[in-house]
Amino acid sequence: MQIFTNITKIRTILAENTYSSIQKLRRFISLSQFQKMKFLNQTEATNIDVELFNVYKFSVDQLMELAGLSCSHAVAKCFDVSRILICCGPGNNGGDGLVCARHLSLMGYKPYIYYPKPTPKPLYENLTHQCKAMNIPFIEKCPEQNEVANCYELIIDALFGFSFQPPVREDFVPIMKVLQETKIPIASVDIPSGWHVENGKNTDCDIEPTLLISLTAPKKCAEFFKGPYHYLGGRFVPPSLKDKYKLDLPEYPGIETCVKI
Ligand SMILES: NC(=O)C1=CN([C@@H]2O[C@H](COP(=O)(O)OP(=O)(O)OC[C@H]3O[C@@H](n4cnc5c(N)ncnc54)[C@H](O)[C@@H]3O)[C@@H](O)[C@H]2O)[C@H](O)CC1
Ligand SMILES: [K+]
Repeated sequence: MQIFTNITKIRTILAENTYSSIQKLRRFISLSQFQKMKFLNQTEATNIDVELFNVYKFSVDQLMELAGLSCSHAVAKCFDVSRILICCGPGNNGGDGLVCARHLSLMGYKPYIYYPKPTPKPLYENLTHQCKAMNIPFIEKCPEQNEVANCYELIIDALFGFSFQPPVREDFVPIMKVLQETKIPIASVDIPSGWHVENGKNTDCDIEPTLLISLTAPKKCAEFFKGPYHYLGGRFVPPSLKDKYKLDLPEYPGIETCVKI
């Protein structure tokens, strides 16, 4: 039945035969895919994460490398920019940001990292060391709004992912304010930082990313994402895990590390 409804809708759009009808059609097709895709709540996202580590025996480093690499590829597909400010938080979302910075640098971009609360654990220390050894600059102070506007063309938001619990704590309020008020585009890793993982925007934190890269599978908050580019990354989900959680994910084309949703 759904398929007939969809065909009728597509016919109606095609009958308009204008440039905007083509845009409408593209949006409709991507929305149809959207409707059957599963959006994870916070518990499901955590359970999948735990299963990847405990049952499938992946290490964090492995998954983070693939997650960060896919983010760098999605950014390269969506933006024609050079100077990129990468804001990294204290958890694994921040780790994805550090990996992403390294790959962007290898791809010829100019990443700058703001990492206000470096986590004293070997995983993060090594990622930081790798970035420093590649001469990627670390910004010490939270940048002012005019500095952001003058110095960068894109912000990568790798502050918080699916373990975020609102409200934003004191230490991160200044950088969250920069993200909220900036006029330059934002690419968010996994979750737009500050958003509730399931309910989306909250009144304190209403950043509006241009690109969202959902990792493993989109979380519930992605249903509220209104930006033009939504990608799926983290091409590491074993088919049996995909089946267990009924993840109706789009197919990654060929050898791509990310796919547009
Ligand atoms: N399986 C996967 O898909 C993988 C995802 N990855 C990425 O990991 C994050 C989730 O990482 P996690 O370490 O669990 O948590 P977060 O990075 O989201 O944040 C935890 C960090 O933030 C602090 N924090 C929490 N709430 C607040 C707050 N209100 N204010 C300030 N600070 C806060 C908390 O104390 C922790 O320090 C996922 O989203 C993906 O991006 C992996 O890279 C690979 C596998
Ligand atoms: K984020």
